[in-house]
Amino acid sequence: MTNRSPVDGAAGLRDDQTPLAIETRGLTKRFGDHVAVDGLDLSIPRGSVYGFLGPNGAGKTTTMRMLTTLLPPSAGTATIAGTPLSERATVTRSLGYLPETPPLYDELTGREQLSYVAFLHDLPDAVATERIESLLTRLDLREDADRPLSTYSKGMRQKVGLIQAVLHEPAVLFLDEPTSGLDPRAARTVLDVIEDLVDEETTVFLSTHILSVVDELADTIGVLHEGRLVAEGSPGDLTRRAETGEERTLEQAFLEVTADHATAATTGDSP
Ligand SMILES: Nc1ncnc2c1ncn2[C@@H]1O[C@H](COP(=O)(O)OP(=O)(O)OP(=O)(O)O)[C@@H](O)[C@H]1O
Repeated sequence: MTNRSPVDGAAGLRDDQTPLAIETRGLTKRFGDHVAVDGLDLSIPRGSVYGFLGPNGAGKTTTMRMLTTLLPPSAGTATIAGTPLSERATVTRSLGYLPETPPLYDELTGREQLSYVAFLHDLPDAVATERIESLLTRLDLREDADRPLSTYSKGMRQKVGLIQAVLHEPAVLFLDEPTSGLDPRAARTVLDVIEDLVDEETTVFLSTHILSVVDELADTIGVLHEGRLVAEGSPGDLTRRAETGEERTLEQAFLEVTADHATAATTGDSP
């Protein structure tokens, strides 16, 4: 954790000129009449970890799919490492994405899948081999690397998905439930790999329902509810009650901010 705080900013810089890794203004996605993401404004400094929380259906995956260019926004703008989403070829070089279900070719072996992704990123062969072998070793997959992916467990697929998301050393890494399906030891290794990436100045945008993971890693937490950002701050900001200074757990804070807003939505009060 780098202990940076949330910021306001514009044009890829925050007010003190620190470059922003992710900036959105009024980012919105509608599916028919349903507004899945509603006017999202984010300013995330480079090299920080942003924990993106929210109840089921809040719009987290939709947000990540927009920010990784897989889904066109209905309205609003966003930049990744200073490049607008509309410049897709440049933006995709700057980002890596581990979705909840990693896209893998079942007929390939683990090593073949990773070599193919390295080829798509135009990595020189020697660099690709060095990175693939080092990450396979780090994630304890080397012995299984020549088996078809169809024979891999969920956790093993998750680890291959993480490797392929970071192979080209993206400036910004989007992770959707990165420890899903992993045993405690594998989850620990994945969190350690993420921490190492952050030490190397990778910005991580992390969505998970496992609050201890965000509590451990995130500099800033944003809570999305029904498509809107209803709370944002450091883990300390969220767990300290503004009125009394009294401490609460992150789980209590999450339940309170999402319940407040559920009540406000049904009574018509503004959040
Ligand atoms: N392709 C789609 N067509 C129609 N509605 C969609 C589509 N994708 C998502 N939605 C709707 O948008 C809302 C947000 O979904 P999203 O998957 O972004 O939520 P989430 O916060 O990632 O949820 P979870 O924590 O359950 O993964 C939901 O109401 C969902 O039904």
